[in-house]
Amino acid sequence: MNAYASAPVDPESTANLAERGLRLAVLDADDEAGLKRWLLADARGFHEVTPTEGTLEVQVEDIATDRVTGVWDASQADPETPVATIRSWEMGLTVPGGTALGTWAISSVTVSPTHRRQGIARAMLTSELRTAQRLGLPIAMLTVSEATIYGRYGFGPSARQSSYVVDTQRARWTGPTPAGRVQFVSPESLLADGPAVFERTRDRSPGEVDRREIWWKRTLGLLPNEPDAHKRGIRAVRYDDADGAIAGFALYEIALQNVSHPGQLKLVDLVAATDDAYAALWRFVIEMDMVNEINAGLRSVSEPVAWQVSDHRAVRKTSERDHLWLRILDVPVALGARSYAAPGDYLLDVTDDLGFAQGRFLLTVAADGSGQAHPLTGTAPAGAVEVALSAADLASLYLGGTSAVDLARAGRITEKSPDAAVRLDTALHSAYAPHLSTWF
Ligand SMILES: CC(=O)SCCNC(=O)CCNC(=O)[C@H](O)C(C)(C)COP(=O)(O)OP(=O)(O)OC[C@H]1O[C@@H](n2cnc3c(N)ncnc32)[C@H](O)[C@@H]1OP(=O)(O)O
Repeated sequence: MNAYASAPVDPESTANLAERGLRLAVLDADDEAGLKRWLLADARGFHEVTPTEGTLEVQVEDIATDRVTGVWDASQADPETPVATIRSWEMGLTVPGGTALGTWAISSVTVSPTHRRQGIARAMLTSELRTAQRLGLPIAMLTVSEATIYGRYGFGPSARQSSYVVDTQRARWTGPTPAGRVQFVSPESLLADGPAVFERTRDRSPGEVDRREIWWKRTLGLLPNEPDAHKRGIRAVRYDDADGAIAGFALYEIALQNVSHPGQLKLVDLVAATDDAYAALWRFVIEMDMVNEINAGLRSVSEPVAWQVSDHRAVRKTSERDHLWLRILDVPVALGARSYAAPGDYLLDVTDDLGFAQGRFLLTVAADGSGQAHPLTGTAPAGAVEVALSAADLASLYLGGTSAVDLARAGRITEKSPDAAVRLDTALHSAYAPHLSTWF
């Protein structure tokens, strides 16, 4: 049994669900039949097509190292299939300053349509938060289907995602001319080379999380029983810098209209460890013949490419929305893990309906940008910046991409010292916009 799965099942939610004849349990990694039924329930919960046996086998292998939890109703015609699913594991989250902080990732939250709105999701989510706390993890995180579900559990939107359309007819390249070269490579080669390049981008990407092996295989079209790279028309290129070292890669698919040009290029992924690689790869796709439009999703809210073309309007942000939601469970550890942009004392009076982050915390930021936080029982030091806020809003501010001034103006943060929100923004600001390039 893996380390997460062997952590005890939360007694509070177990008792709560048992009162209604429901059983909360964690599946054993060796229970292949149980995991397959769990996966079928998960797919049904998300209204996905029923996975084939081959797909189930791949998925069982993927989730076997996770904590796979379900809720069973023995009174059902099919008592072996769970009526609710949830899955969790520890994953590195990059925080401002570049540390990859061990964080509790939660996914696959489904409740069968036959059992919805009876508090099952609440029981599962609160059990996950307590489990994460017991495992000593300071933050829980998820990517969400709807923005209405998780605020009540103290999660706040912390990194946003944007989609862009680039009009390549107007976007003449005016950015730097990189000294290295772009070349085609096989998707298989990126399975070997891509992860190390991605890791090199992490210190400039607060909000990024580890990419799982199955993510690479699926994105590269290398999973059995799913459309492969050739059927999907995936093209993979990599950028080698002037010294011949790989510094970035891009994946794209081109759809020609009426089997003729102009076509659309869907940018599936573009990962650049250096500004040089970023320029080279964007230039490569922008200058593609027979393409008049690039569609790029899951990108940062702030993309330098808009400053690398002759017509600023040729790079159009078509959407921006919440993507990564965080839930702070241990305020001192979470605040101590990231770096800050302004020294000083910051008193955060946090309210938390579920109790995890409740309290008054003093964050002291040193001249080098490192921070230390601890619960404060006495009075705040003279000159401290003081605010009162909810645990969810603290989570939204945590990665430095949400404006404390906006939250204060929205009536969500109470300023208890002069210009508190402006001063808090200055300290929390991240020079690199928080960004998560994947779903999990
Ligand atoms: C990280 C992820 O996996 S994101 C994916 C979330 N899952 C999905 O979208 C799949 C389809 N939906 C579902 O399976 C279910 O409807 C769930 C999981 C979203 C909710 O499950 P339920 O057991 O019905 O939720 P539960 O009864 O515990 O409700 C808890 C609260 O959330 C609210 N709520 C539940 N679903 C929604 C929703 N879709 N939108 C808004 N509020 C919701 C309830 O009204 C309730 O509010 P309250 O605390 O103020 O009373």
